[in-house]
Amino acid sequence: MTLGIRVKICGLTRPEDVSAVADAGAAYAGFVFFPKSPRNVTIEQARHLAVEVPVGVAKVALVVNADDALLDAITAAVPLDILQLHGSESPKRVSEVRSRFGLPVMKAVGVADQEDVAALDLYAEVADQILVDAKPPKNADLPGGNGVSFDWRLISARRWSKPWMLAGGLTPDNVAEAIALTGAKQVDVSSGVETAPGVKDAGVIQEFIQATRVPVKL
Ligand SMILES: O=C(O)c1ccccc1N[C@@H]1O[C@H](COP(=O)(O)O)[C@@H](O)[C@H]1O
Repeated sequence: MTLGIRVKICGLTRPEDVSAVADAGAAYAGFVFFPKSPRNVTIEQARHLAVEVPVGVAKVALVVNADDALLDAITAAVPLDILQLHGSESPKRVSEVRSRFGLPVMKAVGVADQEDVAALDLYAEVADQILVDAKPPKNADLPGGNGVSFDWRLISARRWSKPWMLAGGLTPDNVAEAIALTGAKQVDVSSGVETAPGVKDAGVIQEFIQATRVPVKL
């Protein structure tokens, strides 16, 4: 018997990425709406990709400090299940987005030290899920998707009142250890399943999901 870890593969840009994610058994497929990212998709591209995502795989739109106009445009055109807020959105903004767009909101919080862990409690009160990611390196262009991890021991004894997901520098080689140390039941990966920034690899996606299938001793 194995633990049923739910996996999100983020930053899909091509139809073959959607097929790879579905074939490998991921629970979430993520699309990035952030022009600075090598994984950025236009609303039109995302719409074409999202309609190919099979029922049972949740479609996630990742945005960074998006205003209502951008969220209006995305949600009007793309069939979505979750909005992922990956910027410096305040708890108040998270609540506003939830009520205005009627979709569950996952708020990403960057962690580097104990103080950041405290911020997770605030967001757990207002978001539907929290995404515990590594804080981006200084001078990074992106607030996420940098392939860096944080010290997982910082959250090893922590639990929140809402579902949560672990992210940041996960790969097929380290994801089992990350799950064992943190107790995560959901994990999110982007650069760790790529051959180059923005280019997903179907084989590595398979390996990643296989590596999350941690055997349970009965
Ligand atoms: O992937 C991106 O390009 C990205 C851009 C802006 C904000 C977040 C982004 N990615 C998210 O970052 C984490 C960790 O990614 P990685 O596995 O370390 O590459 C994950 O949630 C991505 O969805």
